[in-house]
Amino acid sequence: MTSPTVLDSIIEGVRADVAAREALLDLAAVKAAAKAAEPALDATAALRAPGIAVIAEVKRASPSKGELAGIANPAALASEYEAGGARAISVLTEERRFKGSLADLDAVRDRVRIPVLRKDFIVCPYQIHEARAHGADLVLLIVAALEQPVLVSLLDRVESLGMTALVEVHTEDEADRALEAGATVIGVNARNLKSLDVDPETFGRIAPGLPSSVIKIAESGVRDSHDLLTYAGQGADGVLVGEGLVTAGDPRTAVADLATAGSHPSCPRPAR
Ligand SMILES: O=P(O)(O)OC[C@@H](O)[C@@H](O)c1c[nH]c2ccccc12
Repeated sequence: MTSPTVLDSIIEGVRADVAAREALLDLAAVKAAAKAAEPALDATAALRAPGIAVIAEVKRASPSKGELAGIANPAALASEYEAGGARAISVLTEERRFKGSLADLDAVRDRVRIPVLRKDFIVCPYQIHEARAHGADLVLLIVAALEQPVLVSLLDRVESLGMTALVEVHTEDEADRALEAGATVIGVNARNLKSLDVDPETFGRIAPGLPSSVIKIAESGVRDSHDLLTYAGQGADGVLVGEGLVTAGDPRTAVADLATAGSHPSCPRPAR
């Protein structure tokens, strides 16, 4: 047996937390809550709008960096992101390593009008109904965390609830699996979740092999408009930014700087 990776240990905690929540509110109840929620927003349309989409993340901590920002008021932060021109807000809901929660998702959902992504380690249908019940429009599915048949069925579940799946890959093999599963929005994560190493070349290696119809998001390690323009040149439709924004003194301006660079006439745009 190989030794457990960071990803394995995160998922072990996530499974325990899901079981605890499910003991309080069963699958039937969470499905009913999802049905009663306002319909999901069309995240695909938001991501396809002209210019490079900035997905701004509410992120307090990470396994690689530890504490990043206190974020006492996630709704206020999300509102700053929205005012700065973010196309969507990503909310970490994993509790143990990222210090997020479903309460953060609720708070953000109540405040902003743009699509909201539930960023977590999704391993079962319960979490998808839960995401919808808490107002998510997008759900992250991490290929490295899922066997192929599970990925396929979770992706179907996300779409059947009217949401969009952001399917995260880190290698060409994972990208093939994402496409085979029917992903229409693919995030290429520069950070390997098994080792936590960041390789900024990852997007440039994988994105050119993806069909032009797929929406391509570059994830992790984006610090400034220079990084955004590099990814745009490699075919990105959008970037997902956490640390660079939560540690910025003025998050609204930090998002605006990225969004402005991404909509400038000189910014490379994806061929479709
Ligand atoms: O803080 P950064 O380097 O800007 O990264 C944001 C985002 O890409 C990162 O939080 C992330 C990407 N995929 C994930 C999966 C789970 C948890 C977190 C992530």
